[in-house]
Amino acid sequence: MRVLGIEGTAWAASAALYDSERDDVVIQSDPYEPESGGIHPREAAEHMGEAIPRVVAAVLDHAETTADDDGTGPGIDAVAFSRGPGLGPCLRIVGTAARALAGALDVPLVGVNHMVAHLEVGRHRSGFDSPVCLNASGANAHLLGYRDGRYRVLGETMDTGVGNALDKFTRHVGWSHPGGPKIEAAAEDGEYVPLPYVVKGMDFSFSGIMSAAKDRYDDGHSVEDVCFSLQEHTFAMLTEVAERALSLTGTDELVLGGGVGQNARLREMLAEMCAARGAEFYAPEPRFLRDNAGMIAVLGAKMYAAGDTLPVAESAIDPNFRPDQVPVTWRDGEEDVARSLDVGDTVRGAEADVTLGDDATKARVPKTYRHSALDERLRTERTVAEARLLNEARKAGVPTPLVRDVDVPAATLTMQRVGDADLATTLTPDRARDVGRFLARLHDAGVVHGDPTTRNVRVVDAATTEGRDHPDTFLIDFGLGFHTGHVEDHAMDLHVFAGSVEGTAADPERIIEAFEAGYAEEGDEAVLERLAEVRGRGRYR
Ligand SMILES: C[C@@H](O)[C@H](NC(=O)OP(=O)(O)OC[C@H]1O[C@@H](n2cnc3c(N)ncnc32)[C@H](O)[C@@H]1O)C(=O)O
Ligand SMILES: Nc1ncnc2c1ncn2[C@@H]1O[C@H](COP(=O)(O)OP(=O)(O)OP(=O)(O)O)[C@@H](O)[C@H]1O
Ligand SMILES: [Fe+2]
Repeated sequence: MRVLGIEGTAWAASAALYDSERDDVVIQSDPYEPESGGIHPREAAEHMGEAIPRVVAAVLDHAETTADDDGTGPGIDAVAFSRGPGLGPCLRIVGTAARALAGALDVPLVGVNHMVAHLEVGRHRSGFDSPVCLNASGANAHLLGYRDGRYRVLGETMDTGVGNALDKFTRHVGWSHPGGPKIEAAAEDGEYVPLPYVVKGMDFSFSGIMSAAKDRYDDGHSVEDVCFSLQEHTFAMLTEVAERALSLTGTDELVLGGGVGQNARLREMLAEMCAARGAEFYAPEPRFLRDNAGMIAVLGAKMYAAGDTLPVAESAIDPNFRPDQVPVTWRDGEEDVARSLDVGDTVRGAEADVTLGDDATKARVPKTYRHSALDERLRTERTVAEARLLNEARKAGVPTPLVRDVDVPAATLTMQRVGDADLATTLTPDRARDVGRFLARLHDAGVVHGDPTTRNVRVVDAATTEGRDHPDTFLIDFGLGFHTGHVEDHAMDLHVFAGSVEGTAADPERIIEAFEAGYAEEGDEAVLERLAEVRGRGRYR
């Protein structure tokens, strides 16, 4: 099968031919390079208007010279194009070109989600079955995992994409677009300066760190130092959430997608994290990481083979096309991301090793992928916060393990062992309701948990609870918790829990409904309203 792909969501006017029999991908790209500032949508669209016909013509030429010699033309079975997400004016040009070409060749049209293509090209080239995917691109940053016919967004940026965040800093210092590669080069000569670090469950935010970076530069820190530190912080955040996603889903395969994936330091951190937890890591070669039509053609071929084509009348573009809107027709009937939860006396979380005896001893082991100063800061801060907030939560009426001992220099906490299993393995609406009620109490006391996933709730086996009035649901792992009265922060806690349910549970709607009902019993209605808003925001942009 041979599929011609067209890409042009923002800066890369690109066409490609994917030949599935030979597993060969030929890509022709023509980048838009703004003379000053960032990407201007109108200029970018003008570029697409000129460059798309050129790259398509070049790929058609190639197709003709490599077609079977039976005189039937270029031997193309389908035309695939990026439907979104991306800049509307650019997408419209790509859509028009794709429709015209499919008509001229008299072949079906395939509408591809650009972010799913960033994922699928990695899955295709790695041969992995069901990896978690980290998309680190310009306008996006998120983690995807397959469950029940969709790619679920396990975590994502709460503001800008990672590349756009980096590009904003380089604009501030007067460098031309794109800034990512320049940051990578300058970082070679830089040293560590502390910056904010914001991870909430598997979501994360770049806005605070970017304004701090600009301030450091304006205050006289060398640009090399700020570039170095920007990489160390933003990439450690991405690596940490990727590790959380592997831990939550029980997956041992990670693939990388997106233009920022070309950065060697990011790849190094991800590879080191995966090696330390016995997971496999795959990053496609750079031509498949940055925006390119090769990935569109590769996914287009899978979709075409599954009969997933578009009538022209339904082929409108979608600038806000989210990856979880796509029915994954080409993996029909496949298993969800593998889940092999730990059993035994030592449990490996995403952050810590927990030894279970009469007590539970939680050691935040150093993470060698991150800069040692950052690593020490995070392990210390989180150990101290966890010990303090476990006690505060208990006082607020939330069942938590009793803290027996804290060793801050060793980042180790000894606490009561609670529950028989993680909620993730025994998720019921009743238990989700308990979690809702407990989070409401916690918030009422001015504390957020910070990472209330189904792996951070312990439950007592139903058989042992009958006739007892002890609590049978406990919250653990308060390391990302903090004090706050902000409705937005409280809503984020609920969002993290709902996200962890959606990423892993078979019947998420029923569970989330019970969870929200539990919260409504004891909590502030305004927080639930904000949750609906946060979820409606979808991608935060
Ligand atoms: C929707 C679509 O248009 C968008 N595409 C996109 O953002 O282009 P992409 O090629 O995936 O990524 C471009 C970004 O990747 C960054 N980048 C490129 N090389 C880099 C490097 N060596 N280090 C860090 N960032 C790099 C650039 O600075 C730029 O922000 C997306 O995927 O979000
Ligand atoms: N007090 C406890 N009693 C019983 N089991 C516990 C206790 N604390 C932790 N565990 C077990 O250890 C696992 C990891 O603990 P915890 O979540 O605190 O570590 P973590 O590394 O921060 O994990 P993650 O970041 O993946 O949520 C828990 O999911 C749970 O199974
Ligand atoms: Fe992209």
